[in-house]
Amino acid sequence: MSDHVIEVRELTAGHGGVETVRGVSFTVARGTVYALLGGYRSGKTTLLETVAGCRRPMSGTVRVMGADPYAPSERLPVGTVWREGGLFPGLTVAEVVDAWRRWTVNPLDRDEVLGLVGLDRRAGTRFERLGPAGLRRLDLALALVGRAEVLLLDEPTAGLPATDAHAIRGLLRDLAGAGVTILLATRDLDEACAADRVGVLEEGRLTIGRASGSLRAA
Ligand SMILES: Nc1ncnc2c1ncn2[C@@H]1O[C@H](COP(=O)(O)OP(=O)(O)OP(=O)(O)O)[C@@H](O)[C@H]1O
Repeated sequence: MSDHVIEVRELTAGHGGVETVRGVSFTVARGTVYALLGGYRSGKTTLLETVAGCRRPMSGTVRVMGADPYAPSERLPVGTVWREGGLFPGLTVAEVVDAWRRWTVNPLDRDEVLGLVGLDRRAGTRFERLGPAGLRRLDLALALVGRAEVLLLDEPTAGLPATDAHAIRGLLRDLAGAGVTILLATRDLDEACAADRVGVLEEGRLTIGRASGSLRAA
């Protein structure tokens, strides 16, 4: 397998035959954070959904760990966090993680996953009592339960106060340092600048950060 955990080549994707991502190419190396920076309706979510295997490419190819995510020959160790999560009401943080673990093949230990996201001391807290940053950490915990080696994150710090956003970005850096490959979509320049590489999406086209000459964070 190449060191590029995610490889997107000349990808065109969309909805009901309408192209909203057009001829996009980029790669993401193991243990790095790649930010797709784009404005409102630039195609970020469509692109993430296609990399996640939720959407079939209209043309071009997507490979995640060498496999086609739309028709993988085996389950890929990929965790995703979309903007709207969904959890069972009334459960503690530990119970939410345990519920997820029951539906996951070979899950991480509860304590291990809570430690990874910095929620180890909130295990007994009802998840509704977590603040926005705590909920984001819980989303990430659930994405990691299945031993994810790749994380796909749609606007991971959207709506968070600056200090919480900073903490979540630090957590993403730690996860990348531990070898997790992260592709995130964002409208936030600061978030993009915290990534190792940035691709700028405009009207579905990657205008900066093509596979051969991506930006590096300052
Ligand atoms: N389910 C859908 N059906 C039809 N068109 C869609 C659907 N989802 C998105 N689109 C269209 O695809 C285009 C790109 O939307 P997308 O959600 O991928 O962009 P985005 O950059 O994530 O936007 P935002 O930041 O506003 O969420 C938009 O024109 C949008 O209207």
